[in-house]
Amino acid sequence: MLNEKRITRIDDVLSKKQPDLQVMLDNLYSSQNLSAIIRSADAVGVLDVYYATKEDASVRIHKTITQGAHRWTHRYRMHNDHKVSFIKEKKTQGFQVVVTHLEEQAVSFREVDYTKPTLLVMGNEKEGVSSEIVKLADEIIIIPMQGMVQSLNVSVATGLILYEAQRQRELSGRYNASSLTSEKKEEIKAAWVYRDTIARKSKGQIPIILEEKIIGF
Ligand SMILES: C[S@@+](CC[C@H](N)C(=O)[O-])C[C@H]1O[C@@H](n2cnc3c(N)ncnc32)[C@H](O)[C@@H]1O
Repeated sequence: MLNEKRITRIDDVLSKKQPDLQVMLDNLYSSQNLSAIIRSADAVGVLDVYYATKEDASVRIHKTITQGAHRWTHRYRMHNDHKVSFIKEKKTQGFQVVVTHLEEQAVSFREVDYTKPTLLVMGNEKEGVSSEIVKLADEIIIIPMQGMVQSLNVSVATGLILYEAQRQRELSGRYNASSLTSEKKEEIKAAWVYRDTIARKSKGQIPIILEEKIIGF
């Protein structure tokens, strides 16, 4: 069993989770970037991280990069054929789809209202975000760049945007009251306590892939 301090910590973390701030990584191929993004996501209270890879392949997690954050966020690997319907579904659920795309018409990332339910979409090093997803964007954003290089590493860019979202949400008091329903919170807590207990007994040797859910395969 976990001690009371650990359980209180899980309760606190769940109270601050922002289920309506979600991240999707399109065309992902770097396991290091996925791991770094998961760590930043956990830091601002993101619960759900979705990703699709070019070859529909699984991407490994680096525990040395996540420092355990992969255990306190939910990770979903999505088939490429499912991407467009996934985005449309999020829109139907009331999410604004905020897509990073390095184009002239893009607005600065600070101009978006992230207190609204938001799906933030990030791309990869070569292709960025797929054009079929850019077409579905409610907002196209860019982080202003003043140097010789045109773009940031995707995990750095994700961290900057998520911290703008965190700033806005903190100002509007979104971390003061739990956004998860009490049923959902209890459900996640039970799963996390169970998994944490097993992880401690097995000295963290739970296969990381089991912690990932699959969509559309
Ligand atoms: C290296 S960039 C992609 C460059 C790609 N050639 C393009 O034109 O989209 C990788 C990803 O990091 C994010 N990114 C990097 N720099 C960014 C910036 N200045 N503004 C917004 N997103 C950025 C975006 O998600 C982007 O798809």
